[in-house]
Amino acid sequence: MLTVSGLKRLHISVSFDLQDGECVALQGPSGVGKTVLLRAIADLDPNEGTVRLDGALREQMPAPAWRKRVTYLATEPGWWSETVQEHFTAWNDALSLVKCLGLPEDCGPWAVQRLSTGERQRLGLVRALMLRSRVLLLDEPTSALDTASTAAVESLIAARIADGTSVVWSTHDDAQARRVSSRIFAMRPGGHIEESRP
Ligand SMILES: Nc1ncnc2c1ncn2[C@@H]1O[C@H](COP(=O)(O)OP(=O)(O)OP(=O)(O)O)[C@@H](O)[C@H]1O
Repeated sequence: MLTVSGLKRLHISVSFDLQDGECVALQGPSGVGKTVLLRAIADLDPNEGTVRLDGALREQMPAPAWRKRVTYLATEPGWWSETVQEHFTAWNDALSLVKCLGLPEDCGPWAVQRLSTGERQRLGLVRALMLRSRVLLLDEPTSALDTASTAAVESLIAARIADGTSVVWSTHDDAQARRVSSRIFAMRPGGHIEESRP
């Protein structure tokens, strides 16, 4: 279980628990602070408060180890090498996910530069899924995708949730929030969240 207690970053002040195998949708107007919150949970920016995974404080482990367990996926994931496959430690192991998301199997040697926005978004998700994280913090993971690709992403994440992965899924799509989550966190301009059922 992920326990977030008194997490503060900029104007954000949030507490919640996330059970294993639970998906919460994070909603709220543009600029309200959804990305700020997700990045703070992953400890990517300075923040205050207590965050635990199964009771273990995140301070008890090195930041990279925490981020491997509690993984933030940006809307537009970053790339640092020339080709797609250079971003994977085991590209061949990623191929089933690549196919699942409707990407061509031979895209490994492709230059990242030639990828479309939606291809980059799906490959960024494959990278995150390869980590087998306990918690996925997904920041509008289907914002650049068509209906079929969105459905593929939702079904892949649903399988991970069924396997016990916990997810916070930021989305502007109300219908998607209702489809994927068992609770909805609406972020308010004051930086707190109000919980409801989909
Ligand atoms: N390092 C920072 N210093 C000061 N303000 C920041 C910083 N990072 C983000 N902000 C501000 O915090 C606010 C919330 O930004 P955030 O990216 O979390 O919004 P969001 O809810 O994810 O929006 P969107 O739906 O458009 O992605 C914005 O006004 C942004 O400018």
